Amino acid sequence: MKAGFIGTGSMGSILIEAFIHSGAFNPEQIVASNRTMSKVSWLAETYSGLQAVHSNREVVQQSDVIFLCIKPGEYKKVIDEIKEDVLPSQYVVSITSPVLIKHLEGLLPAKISKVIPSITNYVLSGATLCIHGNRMQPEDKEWIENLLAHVSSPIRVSESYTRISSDISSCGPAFLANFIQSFIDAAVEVTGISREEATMLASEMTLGTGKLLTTGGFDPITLQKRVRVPGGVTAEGLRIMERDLSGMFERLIRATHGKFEEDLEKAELLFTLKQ
Ligand SMILES: NC(=O)C1=CN([C@@H]2O[C@H](COP(=O)(O)OP(=O)(O)OC[C@H]3O[C@@H](n4cnc5c(N)ncnc54)[C@H](O)[C@@H]3O)[C@@H](O)[C@H]2O)C=CC1
Ligand SMILES: O=C(O)[C@@H]1CCC=N1
Repeated sequence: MKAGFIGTGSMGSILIEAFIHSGAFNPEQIVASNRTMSKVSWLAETYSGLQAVHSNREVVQQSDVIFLCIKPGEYKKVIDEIKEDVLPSQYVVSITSPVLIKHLEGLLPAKISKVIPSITNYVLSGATLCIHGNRMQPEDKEWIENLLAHVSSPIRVSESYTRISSDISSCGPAFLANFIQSFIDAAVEVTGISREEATMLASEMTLGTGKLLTTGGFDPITLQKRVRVPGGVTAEGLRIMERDLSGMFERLIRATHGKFEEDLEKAELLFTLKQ
């Protein structure tokens, strides 16, 4: 089994490193390409046996499963470049939301899945959102999800809910980190606690909260209830949050979905444009 990666920017390299660290693949099983060679050669230098190649076609020719880790606007160009080499027996995994399964199935004969990863997969955690194409048989779905289970919790979602699922699972780490950063900045500013100590406390708190919400048997409402001691200080803080953050997530979701609609239209245009 050989895995190919086209695009080794932020997410492509995270997936490669996570697959290697989890033991899902040995470096010898990985072949990768990137438009800028230095972004893939460092992986070959770090993981002995990993093959960095100059052409996307070479990745396809050598692989059983091909991960397309490029940005939506780059898909059509890459698909046109590789389509003659793609075989019906191969798996092609796309990691971007606005390029639809129908776009990929229309141009490639392979078994197609859309799998939206998350930066959390770097520490073998978080979800991968799975949307399988029509050519994926039950055993194919099982195979790909077993592979993803090395680095994540694979979760099947409907393509129509890709954006909101990805907002939570894939953009969520950045949103949460932004919240934590604001909390730390305010702690330093208001009280003079050192940034290092506040950051350490906030990070441990985030890890513990994540555990409570996953394996700890808590949901967000019961968790708040248990911490909000009647007449205590948490209630004071929650009161401020409920007042000042009111409507913020609705606005956030409308903003990501607005951008997504634009990206969908651009992808549709790229994939329906006659050559
Ligand atoms: N960064 C994240 O947390 C997540 C990203 N994604 C998706 O992953 C995709 C990639 O995102 P990032 O890795 O963050 O972007 P990035 O910009 O870091 O990586 C894209 C890579 O593709 C390479 N590339 C561009 N054109 C190419 C071509 N013709 N042939 C070969 N390589 C080419 C670029 O040089 C770059 O290294 C996007 O579609 C994004 O929506 C999905 C979930 C999470
Ligand atoms: O910001 C982005 O477009 C990507 C999609 C999910 C996370 N990052």
